[in-house]
Amino acid sequence: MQTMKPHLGGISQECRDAMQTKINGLAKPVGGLGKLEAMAVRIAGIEQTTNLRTKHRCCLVFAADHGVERAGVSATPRKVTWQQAINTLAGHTTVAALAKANNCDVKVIDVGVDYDLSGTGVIDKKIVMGTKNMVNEPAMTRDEAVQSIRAGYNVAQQAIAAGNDLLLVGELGMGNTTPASAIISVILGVPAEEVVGRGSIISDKRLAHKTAVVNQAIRDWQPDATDAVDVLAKVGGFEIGAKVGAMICAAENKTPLILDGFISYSAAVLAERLVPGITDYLVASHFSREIGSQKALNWLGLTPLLDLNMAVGEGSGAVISLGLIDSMQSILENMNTLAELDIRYVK
Ligand SMILES: O=C(O)c1ccc[n+]([C@@H]2O[C@H](COP(=O)([O-])O)[C@@H](O)[C@H]2O)c1
Ligand SMILES: Cc1cc2nc[nH]c2cc1C
Repeated sequence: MQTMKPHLGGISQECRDAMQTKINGLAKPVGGLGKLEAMAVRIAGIEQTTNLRTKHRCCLVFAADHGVERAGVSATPRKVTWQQAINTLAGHTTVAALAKANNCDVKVIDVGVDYDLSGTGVIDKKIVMGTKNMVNEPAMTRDEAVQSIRAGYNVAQQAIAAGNDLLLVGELGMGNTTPASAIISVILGVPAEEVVGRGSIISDKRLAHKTAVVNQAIRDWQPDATDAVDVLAKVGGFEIGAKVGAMICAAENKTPLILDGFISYSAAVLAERLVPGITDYLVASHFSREIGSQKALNWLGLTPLLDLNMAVGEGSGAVISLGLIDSMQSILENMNTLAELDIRYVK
């Protein structure tokens, strides 16, 4: 990453139009494939071709711990972050199981896990052993925030250099729906009450406490909504910063990046603030169950392919959407055209 303000070449409107024409010419009712058509058009615009490249794909699972988890905002113990990092590489987590079913490579990257993962196969980009507790102090320094973005950028660059056509982003980070909600609250300028949800399932009492924690951190550290790095540093997380970096690298390389759930939305919101227009290079896979999801997606202008009422994270929803991408690829490669069958519509 040369600069935090990369110049993106832009989406090809010509390829978008050509893809829509190609789809309209297939032997099926015009527009009949609905969101699948919109997805293929989107990827064509990003990749600048009507021969979509989708075969080689890699899910980057960024893992980090959160100081704010110590404030009692999550139902899940912190150790799950490192345990599931290892279990993902062993093939036994949600994302790992789904990746097997969907022919997707998975990498786990430690950008701030509170555990020594050396020798486990997890890629070591550790910044520190987790963020600070935003109840007491900003989550990280500005320098650490930049480091996390650079780490994600560098890992994405390697994945693209290795020949991947599509990048997917997931995360492991117990407590991370708290920083994700805080980021979305600050950048969108909406009250915390509208975007703080139940994460990995918490009681009404804990939800009220979590909302108060987000409100307090925003009040105390005054993140500057016009400065994505400031927001990331004060109320963010390392895996969220790493996702931002991966998004920048993917966009620079005209590689579609498939978002997962709520934590991905928060990273996309930061990326859009940092690099206006970058959302054009992102594909929304599924609609997360977190209550702030609709607001974040509206702000980004994204419509997810799927709504499965999921809230796992890890990249799980992104990987499931590969089945739809493969389905569309098969349609494009195998179907007859209206011209071949000499079919003419009479409206
Ligand atoms: O992807 C989502 O939309 C999503 C929604 C709720 C929870 N999660 C996952 O659950 C963990 C965070 O939940 P919590 O309650 O600890 O903030 C973290 O590891 C996420 O990957 C993920
Ligand atoms: C086991 C477990 C795995 C997870 N992965 C993402 N969040 C999680 C929460 C739990 C509890």
